[in-house]
Amino acid sequence: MYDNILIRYGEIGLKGKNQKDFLHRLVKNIKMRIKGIGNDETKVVLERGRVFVVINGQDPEIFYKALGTIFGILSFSPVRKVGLDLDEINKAALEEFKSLGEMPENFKVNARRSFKLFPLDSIELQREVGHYILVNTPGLKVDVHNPKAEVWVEVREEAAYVYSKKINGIGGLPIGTGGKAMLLLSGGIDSPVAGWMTMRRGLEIEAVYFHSHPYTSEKAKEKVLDLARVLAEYSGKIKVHIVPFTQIQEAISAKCFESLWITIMRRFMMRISERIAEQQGMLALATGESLGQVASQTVESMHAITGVINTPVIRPLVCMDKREIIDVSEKIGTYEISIRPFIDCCTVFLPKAPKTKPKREACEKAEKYLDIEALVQKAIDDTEVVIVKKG
Ligand SMILES: Nc1ncnc2c1ncn2[C@@H]1O[C@H](COP(=O)(O)OP(=O)(O)OP(=O)(O)O)[C@@H](O)[C@H]1O
Repeated sequence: MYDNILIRYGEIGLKGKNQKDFLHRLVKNIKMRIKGIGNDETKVVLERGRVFVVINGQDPEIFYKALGTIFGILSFSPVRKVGLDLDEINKAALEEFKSLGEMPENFKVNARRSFKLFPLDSIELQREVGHYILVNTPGLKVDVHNPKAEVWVEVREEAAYVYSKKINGIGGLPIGTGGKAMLLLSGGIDSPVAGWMTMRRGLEIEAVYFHSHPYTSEKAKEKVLDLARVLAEYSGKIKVHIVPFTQIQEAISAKCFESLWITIMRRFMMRISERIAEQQGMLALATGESLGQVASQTVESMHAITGVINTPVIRPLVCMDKREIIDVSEKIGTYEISIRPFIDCCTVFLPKAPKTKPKREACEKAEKYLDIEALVQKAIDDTEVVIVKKG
């Protein structure tokens, strides 16, 4: 029977003076994410160096999925909490060992003592607890180098904790500790990964999607909302701004050089995203751009595209290989949705020979034939907002 789930938070431990803020945010996020999972007595408690979810004997596994999707958690373990008494520790360790199921041929005990007034040091504690398990389990051996099973004992000021399982979390920093960014979310493989990586560094995100109805179907929009739903598994919810983009694309294709269509389109995406981000109090944009991947992802193109905004653009994938990006998308659960066939707004107005090294000045010249302000404002006025929540 487990009393608590012990949570290790890794990188937050390296923070200096503002560590407290990071921890309080982590606790807040855990509380929010496990709400409704356990019974009314479930609590989240912050102790020195650790966070505990007090579960009082509930099945710990019901919390695993939520804890495995919270940024800031390095790993977690279901633990038995006992008093600072060797007898109690021994009994809990034996019980924990027996709960492993089929008896392993050998094992090892690891002990850690952060409460220095406990009479045994960690080596002595390992020996004592190991001995107790051995004499109560006929046929069992110790192997400290290559153990088939391990039991951990952690002696802290308030209690001792005994466990045998360590489940990996997703690391990173708690969402909300790094401010907010507006993610440009398309239906492809890259931008959902960029959103996940941005959240992993502690940023809260909203998403903006440029929809080219009737050239792109309702299915394309649904696909983007499904991707946002997967991202919401990590954040609780995501606000998606769906911007009608058709009028802008038609104006560009009617009035600008074909080779600049993509760059000018992207400049509009940046202008509109920045404007919506400002309205939402956000100080950054995030995209799934990766250098060299397609014609519009060269440094010249990035230079021309970001020339119309003053907001920093976070590009978490900028130097990643496609294979690495796909690996992350498989891991986080967006890949299967991203590969669903659909028509992207950029493929509808795809020039035969897009410029790979567009110049800012050429774009500015071409855009003189467009009423930029009216087009941007109309698209923002007609934007639809959808809030997607975790399933
Ligand atoms: N329709 C759209 N709505 C919102 N953002 C978009 C849209 N199309 C492109 N973007 C943004 O521009 C970035 C670059 O898009 P591009 O189509 O050049 O690259 P990509 O490698 O196909 O990206 P992705 O796989 O994310 O679609 C995307 O990662 C995304 O952030």
